[in-house]
Amino acid sequence: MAVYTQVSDEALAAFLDQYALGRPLAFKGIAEGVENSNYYLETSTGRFILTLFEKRVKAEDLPYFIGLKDHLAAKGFPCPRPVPGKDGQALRHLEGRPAVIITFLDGLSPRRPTTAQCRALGEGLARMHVALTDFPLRRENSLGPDSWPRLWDGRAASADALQTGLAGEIASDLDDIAAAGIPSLALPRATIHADLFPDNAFFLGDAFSGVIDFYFACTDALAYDLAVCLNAWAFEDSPSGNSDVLQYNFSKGANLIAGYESVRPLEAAERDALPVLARGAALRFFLTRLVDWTDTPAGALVKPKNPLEYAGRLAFHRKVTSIAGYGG
Ligand SMILES: Nc1ncnc2c1ncn2[C@@H]1O[C@H](COP(=O)(O)OP(=O)(O)OP(=O)(O)O)[C@@H](O)[C@H]1O
Ligand SMILES: N[C@@H](CCO)C(=O)O
Repeated sequence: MAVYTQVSDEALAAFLDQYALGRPLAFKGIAEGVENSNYYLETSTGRFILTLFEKRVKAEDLPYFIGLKDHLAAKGFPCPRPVPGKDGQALRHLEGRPAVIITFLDGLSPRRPTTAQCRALGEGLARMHVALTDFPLRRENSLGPDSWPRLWDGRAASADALQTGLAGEIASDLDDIAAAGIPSLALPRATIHADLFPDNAFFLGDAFSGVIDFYFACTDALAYDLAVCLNAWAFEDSPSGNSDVLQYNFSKGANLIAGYESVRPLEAAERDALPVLARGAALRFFLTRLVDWTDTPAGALVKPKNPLEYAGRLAFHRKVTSIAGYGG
């Protein structure tokens, strides 16, 4: 569970004294999530989330993440809003960690997204991109194509241990993707979420109600964000994560792309690049999962996610030659 840092009653009381949020009524650790410690906080003035940032989030990036949420919220895009203390500052420290209080967002994360939710997610993603086109801050994608060979270095044996012959396939993916030169493609680049999985999107029924968890957000190709979403929303895993039975749901993918294009039509270069971007996005999540899979000690609090789910997606992407293969 994702409560790495415990908050004592005294520390919480002293922390809340710095805000004008009224009396605390409830304070509970949240089990979901793997990166940071999150608590549900209810006070006499409303409901909030208290996040303590753990080791993978760099302190120098926090003003970027806070500014991004402020920018989106000011444009009316549904996302949590950072709550300032009495001194006007949203970013503070608690129990030795950087910490922030954000507003609570209503809605549920879909466990198995419907086709209608995929369409609504596509529209929401494009609305978010449009709202962020004039966001002035920049952040490099620390998990972009340049990082993938480094993540792979020394992991071939772990890949083959998961599935015989997988290491050779991943090495070919890396070569093909390097040859395509994603960073040099002439694609519109601005601020992207970069991790918009179903657990980071909220819905009320089939209506999109907002986005959380912007801690991988960065400046990169807008179409790469769509490629991440195709991977995360349009494939259907078997309960065991067995890549042999992974399916691309064409109808979900087609609706996701159509929803996106109903708000922001893709340029020709983005349509052409979608297969390599989707393959690259699958490789990124395969690699970070492989690193976590091999480096997480047995008995750790957090259960690492299965890299084979993304090996299955890579097998699909290798055969796709145009956006039509995704229903676009
Ligand atoms: N603003 C919010 N409103 C409502 N619930 C929230 C909010 N922020 C976070 N949560 C809840 O807390 C959980 C964990 O949050 P989050 O996904 O940000 O954690 P994380 O450890 O940083 O992320 P991850 O492991 O997904 O990278 C979410 O699944 C959600 O249930
Ligand atoms: N969304 C990532 C995990 C952390 O953001 C994954 O499923 O691998």
